[in-house]
Amino acid sequence: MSKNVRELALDILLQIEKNQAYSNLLLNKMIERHSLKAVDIGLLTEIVYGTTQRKLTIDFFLKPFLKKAKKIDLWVLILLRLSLYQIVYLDRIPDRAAIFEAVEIAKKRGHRGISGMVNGVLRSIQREGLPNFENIKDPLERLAIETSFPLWLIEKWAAQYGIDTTRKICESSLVPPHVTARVNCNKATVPEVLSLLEKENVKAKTGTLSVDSIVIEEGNLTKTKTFQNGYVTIQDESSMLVARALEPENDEIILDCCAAPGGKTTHIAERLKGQGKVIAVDIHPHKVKLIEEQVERLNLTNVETVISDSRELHKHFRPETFDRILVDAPCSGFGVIQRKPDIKYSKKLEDIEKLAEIQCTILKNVAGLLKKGGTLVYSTCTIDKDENEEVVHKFLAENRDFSIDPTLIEKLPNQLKPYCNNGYVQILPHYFSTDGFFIARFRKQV
Ligand SMILES: C[S@@+](CC[C@H](N)C(=O)[O-])C[C@H]1O[C@@H](n2cnc3c(N)ncnc32)[C@H](O)[C@@H]1O
Repeated sequence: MSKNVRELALDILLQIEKNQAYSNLLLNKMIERHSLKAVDIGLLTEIVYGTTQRKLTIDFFLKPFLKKAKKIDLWVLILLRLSLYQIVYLDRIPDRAAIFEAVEIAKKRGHRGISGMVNGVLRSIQREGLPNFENIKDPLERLAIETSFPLWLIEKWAAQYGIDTTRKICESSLVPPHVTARVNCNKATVPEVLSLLEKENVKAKTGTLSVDSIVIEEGNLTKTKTFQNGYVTIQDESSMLVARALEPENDEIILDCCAAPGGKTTHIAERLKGQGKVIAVDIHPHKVKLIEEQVERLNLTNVETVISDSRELHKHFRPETFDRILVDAPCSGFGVIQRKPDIKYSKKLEDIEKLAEIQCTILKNVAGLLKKGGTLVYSTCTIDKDENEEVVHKFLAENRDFSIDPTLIEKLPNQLKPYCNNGYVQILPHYFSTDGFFIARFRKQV
């Protein structure tokens, strides 16, 4: 029996809740399997992302109306969440349509009692209105509920950035993200790519932060010949700044330690204009394949892939082999919550501690592979200081032959100057509506 958009949304949200996969991967799989129409893809994406983004807020709204209900099944709770999401946040869907669909799904999946309960809860909310955030007295707790972030994370960021900035970080993650892409400037200019895309019915404009970036306004980029023929690569604007910070030149040999799926590897290789070599390492074989696919699509000849734990690379390469090294480390990903909302619920404090340890070990173990006078760049797509500034301080304290490189500021766009702190920069997602990113540049003593 074929399923409608809301039933598919329920299936996906159920799998996310059971920690079976990330929302973006599940969504893509489901869209392909059910060959949905564009309008249904839009609605499915909106319901899955929106319900996930607002989960804790919606649970706060539901709580008083579920007091009388006995223990409810997880699928029923999720059905209520996604229906309430439509009622509260999607203006174009009439409340009665959202309630009708919810009741129909409840009938189909459960029994009369359940559909009656779903109907009763949603209609009571409609009648009585939503609970008020003002009733939550503690400001951090209120912020956590209003923006749907776990309290421990709000408390951690409030201690690191203050409550006002924390609010901006959290609120910016609730806005739907846009797709951005990097133009392969060896093949065409940004205006040329914009006009190629226009001919393929994709509307795009130039980006605001990175000179070689475009922002997609309408259409599916990956289906175009322009994409398939290697003129563009999907990448966030802040992520594009990392290759600039590394500044690869001429025939240099570059090590990219945590390279999959290859966004920065391919950017570095493009900037080398076919010269030199990028050794792209990743620990997961299936992810190394993703780098190879991108290298092939972009027709790059100066990339070599290696499957390895980067903490072990000092056993495989001679000391002082590389001119430049990039450590784009595994991290909590709190800078990309806008794209991967489930991260904010699945990552725990212990994960941050473990990740910081891995980040420090990778940096320490690859440091010896850099030539004297060489450049090391450390980057993450997170905003937590324990994985960023703290890792930088620890690395510098333990590696006296390295210093932070204040020239980083010259490599980056002018808009970033206020945020550059003597060799490193923390981009928060609300500054430029990009992913949150951290970039530090080090120089090894001659
Ligand atoms: C932030 S992602 C890298 C993104 C990539 N640089 C890009 O621009 O497309 C981190 C990567 O590190 C890899 N990784 C995790 N632990 C690793 C380790 N110990 N050694 C090498 N790679 C590792 C993960 O598989 C993941 O692909």
